[in-house]
Amino acid sequence: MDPVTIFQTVGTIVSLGEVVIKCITRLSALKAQFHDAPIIVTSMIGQLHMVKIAQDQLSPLNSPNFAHDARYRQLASQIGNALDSFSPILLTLGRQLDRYEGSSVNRMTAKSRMGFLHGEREMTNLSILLDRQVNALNLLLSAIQCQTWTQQSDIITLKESQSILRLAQDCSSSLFGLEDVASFISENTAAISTEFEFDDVLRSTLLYQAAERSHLRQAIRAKKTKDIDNASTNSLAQRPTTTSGLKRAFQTMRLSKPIAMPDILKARRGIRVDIGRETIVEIPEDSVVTEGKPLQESSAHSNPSLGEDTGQPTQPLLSEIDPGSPRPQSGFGGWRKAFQRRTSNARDTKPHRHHREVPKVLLLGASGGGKSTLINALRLSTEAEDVRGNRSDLRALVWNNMLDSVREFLRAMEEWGDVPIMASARTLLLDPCTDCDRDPAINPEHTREVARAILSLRPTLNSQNVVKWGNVYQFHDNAEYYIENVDRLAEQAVQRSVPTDGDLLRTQVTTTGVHRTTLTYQGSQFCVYDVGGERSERKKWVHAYEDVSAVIYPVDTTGYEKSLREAENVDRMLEQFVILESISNSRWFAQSSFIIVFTKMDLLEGYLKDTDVDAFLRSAKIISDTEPRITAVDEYLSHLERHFRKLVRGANSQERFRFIRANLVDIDKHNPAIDIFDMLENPDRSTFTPLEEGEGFSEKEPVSRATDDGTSEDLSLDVGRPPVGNPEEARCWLGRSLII
Ligand SMILES: Nc1nc2c(ncn2[C@@H]2O[C@H](COP(=O)(O)OP(=O)(O)OP(=O)(O)O)[C@@H](O)[C@H]2O)c(=O)[nH]1
Ligand SMILES: [Mg+2]
Repeated sequence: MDPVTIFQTVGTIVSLGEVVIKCITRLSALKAQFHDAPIIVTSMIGQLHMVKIAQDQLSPLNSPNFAHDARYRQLASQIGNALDSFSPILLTLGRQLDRYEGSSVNRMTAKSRMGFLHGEREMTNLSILLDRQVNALNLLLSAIQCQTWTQQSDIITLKESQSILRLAQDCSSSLFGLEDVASFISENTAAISTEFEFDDVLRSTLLYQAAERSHLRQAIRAKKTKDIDNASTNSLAQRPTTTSGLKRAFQTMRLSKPIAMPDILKARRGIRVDIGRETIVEIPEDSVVTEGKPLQESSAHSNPSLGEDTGQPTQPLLSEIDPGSPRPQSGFGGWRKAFQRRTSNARDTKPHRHHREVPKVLLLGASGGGKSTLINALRLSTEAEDVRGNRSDLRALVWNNMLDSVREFLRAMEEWGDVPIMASARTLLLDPCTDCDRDPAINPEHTREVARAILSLRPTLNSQNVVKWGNVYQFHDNAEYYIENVDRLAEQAVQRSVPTDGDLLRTQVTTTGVHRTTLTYQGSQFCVYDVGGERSERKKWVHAYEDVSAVIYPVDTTGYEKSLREAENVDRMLEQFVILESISNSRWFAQSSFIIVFTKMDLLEGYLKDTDVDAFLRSAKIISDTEPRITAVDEYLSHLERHFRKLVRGANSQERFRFIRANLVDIDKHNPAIDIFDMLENPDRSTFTPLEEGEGFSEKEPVSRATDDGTSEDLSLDVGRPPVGNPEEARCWLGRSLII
């Protein structure tokens, strides 16, 4: 989660102070009124008191200055997501209490009031959800109160803390629409579907029901307009002469009649079919609503931050099912078939949207694959000087990335390598000065001292084969580069000068949410969406699935023998296989072309030497026992490509897949942008020649191609110019604040 969003999250939590106090007062009154009030009421009052204390302690942090604090930013990425559901849970509790006490039409029936108070499901569920959020809040507070960065990180990485965050995040899972298998890959959906009932609570709220009614009204209005248009254009041509024609005319007549709201609502509610976390409403046989306009499920199922306000694609719409086709069967299979029929019919008849509009390009993949780096490389390659942003604002980010990577090494060495670290260096590096981390130019002497400490440790760092601990520690891919350049980085930070393209492209910022960037290459525009690749982020992907022209799938070629950031026991490369298999065979992308980008080519050769790729390939059954030992880059990559191709099913699918090798961080030397834009511009060209080993590693040469009039056109991209621009642009530069 980016700093701005965590700032909003903390702001929301603090701003709910009154709601919390009101809830405490009302629950206490209930408890006093009914002596046999269940224990759950008492425990909820206790939880709310804890929330109040947390709010009081968080309120000083509700200041925009903190959004730029590096420690705060780290907390944001670790905890922010878990607190997403805090506000809807509290507001739901408040609304239910309103209804309990209400004197108007919204008042609960006597039976519901008894049910609400006496430990029925609703109270229990709210209490469970609140409990999870309170735990996450407490964790946030403990982390904020830590004296040092290391202590903060230790607290967060504890197993118990991780499970607290996971549970709190699961609360939000039910708020987000989940439809595609890719979103399910990694979630423990079984646990969610049995323990989690929040959708029902949400659906029973007034707000949701009002939104539902409003959608219905819109649907009916749109339906009427459509029927009137159809009637006027088709009245003569479609005059019924046969029995089936008469029947059709009769149906049209029924459909054009105004439909009474209660009936519609009844039909709308229909039968519920539970699919994991998603509840789909199946429309009954005799309902006439199926021909209506979209009845969006968005309020309950879609991510509020990605919802209708933004005009972005949301979940598939239930009611567009072809009226002529058999009705959906009960259960997911029936609905899915009907939906597939609808989409395939639509595809057959409609021209593909990307031929008419700006092509939509979606970056998908596991975390750390290089999605954001790729976008930034493309942006640097295409953007004009004046929109590049003032990158000097990002020098603290570069400095902190460098410090983080050294700290992770030191921690690993102390715990695993049994390597003594000089006490002075230890104090400087592992007990950091937060202010200096935030702005290294505040105290130039301290910054230079830190750089000297790192330099003094360099021989020790170099002598350790730390790569082999990559499945336990999350080493920065570019730590070596940073340590090699520590002197320059320190001076750069102290002088407040501009980081280079290479420094910026090597930074690591975990993406959360979905980010849209528009790129222009030689007059053609592309709308590129970047997503967070961590498991908890994948549920949001579905919001960007519609009308995708091309999927770019960066693959970290050094991903084997590395664990996922969010799951220590999962191999990153295996995860990359699973995700590609899922998305490449998804109906959403049946028409999209795929560009698989093998990233980190600059690191691969060294990585192959330090690790046993052959053992990995055999254990993953990518090569058989009888095949010769693999150690070379080319052999490894061709096996990798073959394996990725095997994961794609379906006739003619292979033609849609292109592979490219890229080093995304040295764009002055080997810029992948030309090839990628070329592939995007020519999605149907099946004869693309991917970069061969060595080809992408030559010095940058002017690239040209012959034009129709016999002259030659210079295609070399403009890279490496010094940046100018405003600070706002600078914050957006890494594409993390454009949450849609
Ligand atoms: N040396 C080198 N580093 C790379 C390359 N591609 C990506 N990286 C680094 O890999 C790290 C992770 O890259 P990101 O682009 O943040 O990965 P992501 O896929 O966006 O990850 P999430 O946002 O967590 O989904 C960054 O530190 C990048 O600098 C590459 O080709 N070479
Ligand atoms: Mg990213």
